Amino acid sequence: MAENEIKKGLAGVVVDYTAVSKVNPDTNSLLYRGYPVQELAARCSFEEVAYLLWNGELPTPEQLAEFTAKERAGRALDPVVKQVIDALPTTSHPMDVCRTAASVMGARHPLAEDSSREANMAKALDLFAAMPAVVAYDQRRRHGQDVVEPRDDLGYSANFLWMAFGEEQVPEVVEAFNVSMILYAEHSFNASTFTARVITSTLSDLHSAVTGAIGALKGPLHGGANEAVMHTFDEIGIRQEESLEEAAARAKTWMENALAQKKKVMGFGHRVYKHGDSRVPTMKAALDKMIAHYGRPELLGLYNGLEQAMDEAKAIKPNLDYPAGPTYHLMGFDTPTFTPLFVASRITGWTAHIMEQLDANSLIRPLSEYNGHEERHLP
Ligand SMILES: CC(=O)SCCNC(=O)CCNC(=O)[C@H](O)C(C)(C)COP(=O)(O)OP(=O)(O)OC[C@H]1O[C@@H](n2cnc3c(N)ncnc32)[C@H](O)[C@@H]1OP(=O)(O)O
Ligand SMILES: O=C([O-])CC(=O)C(=O)O
Repeated sequence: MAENEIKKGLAGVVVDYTAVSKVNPDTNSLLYRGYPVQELAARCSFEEVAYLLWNGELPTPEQLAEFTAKERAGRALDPVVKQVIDALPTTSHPMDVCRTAASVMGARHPLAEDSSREANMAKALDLFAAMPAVVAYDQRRRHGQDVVEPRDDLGYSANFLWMAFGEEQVPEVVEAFNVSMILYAEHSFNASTFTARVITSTLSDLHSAVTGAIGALKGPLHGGANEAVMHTFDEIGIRQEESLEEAAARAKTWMENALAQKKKVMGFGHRVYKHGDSRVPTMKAALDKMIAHYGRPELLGLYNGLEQAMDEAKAIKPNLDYPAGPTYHLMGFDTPTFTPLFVASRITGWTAHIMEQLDANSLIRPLSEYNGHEERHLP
């Protein structure tokens, strides 16, 4: 019997203050620096949201111009980072590539050993600007394609898609991508952000914290779920000739079987939200637009069938990864690229938390209750 109460997974434990975002499961709301995420997704660019997360306020037009100029100047793939990526097998998981790239960028950063707020702000902006090129190039090289150089006449989202596909995308697609980046940007003390804060609390550097956070995000219980959602769709089978109703019926049967076998189905459930994820309606609206744009109602059938069967059996609701996965699929990203897209976005939230942690730091070091052998001695 434990002397101390054990809170497995730190569930329900409040660890520290944060002013970056507020997740409220009772009102099913999410605020970034006080602003509802839905409002930001409807009215702002991802660049404005990044600025808000780091600075606490939305930028003035002059501040935004200065910020976007810096972001655009930092978009090109560093030749050394490219060399390192090229040295990795094309079978490496793209999250491993992202993690390695973040680490290399840290070791090469001119301010590597400087952890002042100013230096960390510069490092955060550099990672934010450069990660899309890493994600886009890694997807391209897996398909035998070359780097597409960034364009400084395009905003963050349009340029990201340009570098990934080498073609300009129509405004509806850019808009849906921008929405996904904003929704993925920040979510209080989730596992990857907490990892970043733990690393920062030892007074380690920003890139080490981001590299660790990428590792935490990779797992299917966290960011890896957006990739896993697509594996589920693939396992059920995507049949473009099928009607919405036919696809929904097959998906329902698949889910009933999966739950009968006590499987965990990725893209459903959440540690904090128990009545639905605040971000899902906005992401689902973006998915609906992409389904209409690409003319793929059978994907909506699969989506609805799984959601309905899960709701009927267990009343467990989808999380953000559920609509995000098929949205990225429709845009043309390959499945292993989905979680790196989450990385590119969450760099903003992670680094905002790293700076907040440093502003009022205390080493994060919880206790454990020992349940191994009683004291014993060598013979
Ligand atoms: C952006 C994000 O990171 S969002 C999260 C992405 N992760 C996923 O989609 C992975 C799938 N979901 C899960 O594994 C969980 O819901 C988690 C890890 C996200 C949250 O888990 P917890 O709060 O620890 O809840 P826990 O895993 O204990 O689940 C509670 C009950 O619901 C069930 N449950 C929860 N999620 C699911 C699921 N996706 N599929 C099937 N059953 C589920 C559990 O089996 C458990 O049932 P039991 O009480 O009969 O054992
Ligand atoms: O908050 C969490 O535990 C996971 C999540 O939704 C996120 O990181 O966006």
